[in-house]
Amino acid sequence: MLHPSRLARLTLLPRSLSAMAAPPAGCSGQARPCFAVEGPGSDLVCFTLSDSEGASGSGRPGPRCFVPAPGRCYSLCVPATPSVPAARLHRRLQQRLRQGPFGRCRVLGLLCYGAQAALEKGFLIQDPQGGPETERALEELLRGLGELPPPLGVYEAGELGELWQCLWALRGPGGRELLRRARVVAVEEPPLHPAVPGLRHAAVFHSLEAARSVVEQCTSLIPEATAVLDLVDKCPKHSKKGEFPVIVIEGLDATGKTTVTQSVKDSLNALLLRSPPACISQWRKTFDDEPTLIRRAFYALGNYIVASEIAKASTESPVVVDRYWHSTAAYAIATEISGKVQNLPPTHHEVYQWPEDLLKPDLVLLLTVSPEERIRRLQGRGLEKTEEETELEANSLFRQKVEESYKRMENPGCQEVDASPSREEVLRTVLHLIKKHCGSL
Ligand SMILES: Nc1ncnc2c1ncn2[C@@H]1O[C@H](COP(=O)(O)OP(=O)(O)O)[C@@H](O)[C@H]1O
Ligand SMILES: Nc1ccn([C@H]2C[C@H](O)[C@@H](COP(=O)(O)OP(=O)(O)O)O2)c(=O)n1
Repeated sequence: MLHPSRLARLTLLPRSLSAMAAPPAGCSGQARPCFAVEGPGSDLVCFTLSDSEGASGSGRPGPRCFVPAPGRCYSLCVPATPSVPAARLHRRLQQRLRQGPFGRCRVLGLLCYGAQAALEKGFLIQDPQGGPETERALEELLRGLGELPPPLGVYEAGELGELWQCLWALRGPGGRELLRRARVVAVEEPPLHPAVPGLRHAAVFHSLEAARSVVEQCTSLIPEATAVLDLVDKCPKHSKKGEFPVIVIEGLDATGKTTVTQSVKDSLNALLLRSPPACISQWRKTFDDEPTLIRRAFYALGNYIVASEIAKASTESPVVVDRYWHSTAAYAIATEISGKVQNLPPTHHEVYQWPEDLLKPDLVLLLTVSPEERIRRLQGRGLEKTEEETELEANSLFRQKVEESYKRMENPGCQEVDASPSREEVLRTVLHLIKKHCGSL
C-alpha cells in the first residue's frame, strides 16, 4: 500500500466557512459542503454536492478520478478541534486504516467541513476491488469508537459516469440511516488552502500558554508530559536577553547546522545550545510518536525552556543555538499544508510572525544546500534515518515547503546562507554575517 502522506488529499469546504477560508468559486450560493481532491504535486480539483441530476460541474476532470472502477470509495471524518482526544482519535483511525482488511485500499488524507461548518479531518478510502468487505470493516471500525460514531460516506459511480455520495449514520448494532444522497460535481479551486485558518490552533503555537495547555491535557495519557511541564514552570517567564549576541542556525537536516554551530562556538568562544534542550530530549521519541498537535506543542515548550537558557548564557558570552522557533513553525506548517508550495499561507501571514512572549535572537541564519548535496551529506553521515528524514527525501515537495516557510519567517526573518561550499568557506561567510549584524565580538 502507498504511504498515505504520499497520496492525494481531499478537502470539504462549506459555504458558511467563507469568512475563514474562501470556498471554491462554484460553491458560493450553495447550502452544501464542497470538497477538493489534490493529486500529488498537482492542482486542487474541487467538487461540491448537488441535487441537480443534470449539473455537469465546471468542465474540469470528472469526479470518477477518485473512485477506482470497478471499486468503491468511502470517507470518514472526525472533529478537527485542536483537542488531545480528537487528535488521538484521528491518529488511531490512521493506524487502523494501515492494517488488516484495508491493506488493499489507497488511503488519502481528508479535511472537510461538517455540520455547523466545524472543521473535520479524516480519510478517503479507495478500494480498487469493491465488494462488501471494506464497507463492513469500516462500519465495524466506526462502531468500535463509541455510542455516536462519525458517519460513513459511500461514493458510487452512476450509469452516466457521474458520482454520488451517500452519507450514512450508524445506529445501534447493525442499523444505519441515510443522512443524505447527493451528486458530486466539479468546482473551482479555493484561493486559500483550507488548513491555513486552523494552523495557529492546531500546529503553530504563538504563546507559551497555548502550547502549555495542550501538553497539560496529556498528563493523564502521557506520564512524561508532567515532567515537561514541571521543567517549563521552573523557567522564569518572559526571559530577557543579556548583552552578548544570540545567533540561531536553522536549516533542513544535514545542511551543516551541527558543523557550523560547533565551529562558531569555537571561533567566538560562545556557548552552544540546541532546541529541544538536553533536559527534555529523553522524551522526544515519546512525543514524536504522538499526533501533530501534541508533538508540536512539545517542541514549542522546548523553545521556551531554551529561551531561559539563552537569557542566562547571553549575560556571559555570545550564544549560538542549533534550531529554535523557526524550525518548530516551518516543519509544522509544511506538515499541515498538503500539496504544492503555492498552498502555503501567503507571505506576511500571522503564522510566520515570531511569538510575542518568546526571547528573540539577534540573528537567524538559514543554511541551504541543493537537494542532491543534502542527500550526499545524509548518506555520508550514515546515521539511521528518522521517519521524517525518509519522508523529506522521498517528498521533495515537503522539503521545498519547509525551506520556503523558513524564508517567509518575519521579525526576525531568516538570512539565507549558501552552505554548499567547503566547511571553512561556510564558516567564513557565517562569521562575516555575525560580525556585520552583531558588531565586534
Ligand atoms: N560544508 C560542508 N561540506 C561538506 N560536508 C559537510 C559540510 N558541512 C557539513 N558537512 C557534512 O554533512 C553532514 C551533515 O552535517 P551536519 O552538520 O551534521 O548537519 P545538520 O546538523 O544540519 O544535520 C556531516 O557528515 C558533515 O560532516
Ligand atoms: N526547535 C525545534 C527543533 C526540532 N523540531 C522538529 C522539526 C522536525 O520535525 C525535527 C527535526 O529535528 P532534527 O533534524 O534536529 O533532528 P535530529 O536532531 O537531527 O535528530 O524536529 C522542532 O519542531 N523544533
